[in-house]
Amino acid sequence: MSAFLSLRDVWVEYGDKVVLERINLDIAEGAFVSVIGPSGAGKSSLLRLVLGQDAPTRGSITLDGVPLKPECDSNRGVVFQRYSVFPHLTVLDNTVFGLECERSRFIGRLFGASRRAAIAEAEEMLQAVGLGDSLHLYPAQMSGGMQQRLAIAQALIKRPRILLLDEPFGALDPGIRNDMHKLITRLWSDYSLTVMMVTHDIGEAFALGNRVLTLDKWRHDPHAPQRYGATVVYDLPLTRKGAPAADTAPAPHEEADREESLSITIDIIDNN
Ligand SMILES: Nc1ncnc2c1ncn2[C@@H]1O[C@H](COP(=O)(O)OP(=O)(O)OP(=O)(O)O)[C@@H](O)[C@H]1O
Repeated sequence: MSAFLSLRDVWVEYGDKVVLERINLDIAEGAFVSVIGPSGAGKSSLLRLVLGQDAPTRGSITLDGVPLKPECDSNRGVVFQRYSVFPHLTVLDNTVFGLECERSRFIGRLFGASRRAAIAEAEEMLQAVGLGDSLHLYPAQMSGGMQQRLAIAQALIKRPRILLLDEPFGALDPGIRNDMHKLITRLWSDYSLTVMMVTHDIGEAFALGNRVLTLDKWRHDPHAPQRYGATVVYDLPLTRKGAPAADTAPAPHEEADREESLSITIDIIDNN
């Protein structure tokens, strides 16, 4: 069976600077993949490739066996660390707007029965993210956690198959982060999503993901630091009670036992 999302010998280069090299990944549908690694390793660059915001310099990316177009589409939704909501629109209008743009590409507005259907869908989604009582608030009237719930609703309203999260909870207080972890875990299951999440928080990576990828450089040239890029140095499938193991591509260090891999991963993060 071919992988849902597949990256083959993918490289990202800016001029003579190699950011990512030799990325080979097969991601199963329904996986929750956490991506960790030192600052500047190229985690967001990897996410941008899957989003279609950037194209690889070399290599290929396929979704369901079909080459991924280097443009954003409704297969992929994204939530960034900074709130990406429109300040002049209410919670409900922020969410309906995504559907209007998708369903009425030229004027960006829906009318009559189509608009009523879009509003009903948005209300259901806002209920699902815990904003059912806040439909008429503006973003400035909401906490950071509420704004991030809204950003998640905006991403999910278009029913993406892949949800991309770039440090989505990095700006939130620990208590709120906990609530958001529960929310995203529930949505992952309820909406049968495939999730890729970049995080600096190793605890979050292991708590939420059923597969954890570490990006880092294998090789360094002290005289030309730009010469080598980062790649997947560890690829750890995780199992949880009641959850199936993630379906992973062969890890570069399959022979290393899981505990050793884990402690090395933690060292990489600690050293940066
Ligand atoms: N448009 C660009 N032009 C040149 N270099 C770029 C560009 N975009 C990213 N880079 C470089 O690519 C490298 C990887 O950046 P990226 O943001 O993907 O890393 P990251 O692992 O997500 O970092 P952080 O954890 O700090 O957010 C960085 O050195 C960055 O300066």
